[in-house]
Amino acid sequence: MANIHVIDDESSVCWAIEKLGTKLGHEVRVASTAEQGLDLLEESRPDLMFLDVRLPGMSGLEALPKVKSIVPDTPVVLITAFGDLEVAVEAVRQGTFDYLVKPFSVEDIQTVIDRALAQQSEITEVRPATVSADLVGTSSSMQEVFKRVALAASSVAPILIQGESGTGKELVAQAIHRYGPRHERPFVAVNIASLAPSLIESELFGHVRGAFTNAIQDKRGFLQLANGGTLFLDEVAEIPLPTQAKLLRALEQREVVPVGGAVGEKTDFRIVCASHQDLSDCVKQGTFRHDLLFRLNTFRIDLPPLRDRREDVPPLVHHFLHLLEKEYGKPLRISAAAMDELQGRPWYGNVRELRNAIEHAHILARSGVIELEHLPPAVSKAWFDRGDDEGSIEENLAREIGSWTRNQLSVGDSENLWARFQALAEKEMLQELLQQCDGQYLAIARVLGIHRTTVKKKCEQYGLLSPDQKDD
Ligand SMILES: Nc1ncnc2c1ncn2[C@@H]1O[C@H](COP(=O)(O)OP(=O)(O)OP(=O)(O)O)[C@@H](O)[C@H]1O
Repeated sequence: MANIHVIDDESSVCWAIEKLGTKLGHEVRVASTAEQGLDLLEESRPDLMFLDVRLPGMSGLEALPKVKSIVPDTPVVLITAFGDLEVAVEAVRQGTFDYLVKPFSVEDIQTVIDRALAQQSEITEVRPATVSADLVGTSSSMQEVFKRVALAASSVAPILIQGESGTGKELVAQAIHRYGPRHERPFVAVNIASLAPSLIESELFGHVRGAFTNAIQDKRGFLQLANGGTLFLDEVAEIPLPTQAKLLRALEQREVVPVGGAVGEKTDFRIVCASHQDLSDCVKQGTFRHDLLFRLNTFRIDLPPLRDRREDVPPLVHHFLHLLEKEYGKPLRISAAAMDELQGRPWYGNVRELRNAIEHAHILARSGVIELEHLPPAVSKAWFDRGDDEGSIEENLAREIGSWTRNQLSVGDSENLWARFQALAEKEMLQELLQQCDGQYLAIARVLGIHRTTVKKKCEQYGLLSPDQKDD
């Protein structure tokens, strides 16, 4: 259950958010002025705040810095009317989480609540030790992984899990914790890549009041929260070098010194780290400390990519079908052709991509049987290789064309493939140009470098003639 504050002078807005928030199991408090909203912060610290920009008295934007100084970690969603948008964009730049433009729907409110609370839990999740760790796999390489998980669980040594994204590194970390002696203590999972680089040190080690602007009170870090239990650091290669030195010291001395503090606190946690990068390469490139790698790599578990253990695909598919059956209470099957297709795919996104594919197919398979045509197109390698780089518009377009082609072939629809592709692309382009060129065939012909008559013919062919066509 989360604590939500709504500051808006429009009672219908407060009512809508309060009603939905309460229905979702959250506690919602409302205030009609910024002044009252600030008073409310003295009474309770919200996990999420909705703040109207236009308020009688102090405006939402004036209140924002005050709110941030009291509850720096609370996501704030600004509520704006049309025309306030630029103000809102500026405010979002200043660190608000999101904004809602009036009028908005109940779905809009729910999406924002879900996103804001999910992001918070992603960063600060302290999960119960009873977390599920259903690792599925019958291949010999996964049997080897299970053996190593069992060995790791029985010790307290640091464990390093390496494998491509989506191979199940976090699931392995959960299993090590669940089967280990500390299973009744916290399992604290932190994805370093999801933290703002400037905050990594204080998130890990905590900070004392006054350590930096906005540090208005002492805050415990993940290393302290994991005391007695397991600390799982995912994407450990993302830790900046100075913080790596501090982490090494904490591991060696079993003592955590918060940012801005002088006195260390004794902590005792088991550390499990994961990375999709080869940490030895990171050491060679100078981005990871060799002494820290040496410390973390006491025992290593390598997770093989799914394409190297295709025999695991059917048991994984049945596992995910079973989970969906349990969730929806309806039997779910898969045709042999669809299973063959799944087993043949390269799965560059590994088990995560397979799971998504099954969930996608489940939505389409109304009869309860997943067939070939219900499967989404396979995701190309280039998509995973691009990392955080969004790629140029041309690269993205090329990837989409590749995906579309593969999809057509996988559902056995290769007839007139070229003509169908051409029609798709031409129609889309002409539609856009008709708008940009104000419906003038001649102007479109100049842009495209083709004859005006061809443009006209094509527009007719695709039914793109508009009644107010000026040209003809
Ligand atoms: N062997 C497995 N059995 C059952 N489910 C699995 C298995 N491996 C992965 N999964 C599922 O695949 C998804 C991705 O797994 P997980 O988050 O553990 O991968 P990861 O390697 O940590 O990925 P990333 O590096 O991107 O964080 C999850 O939904 C997980 O439950």
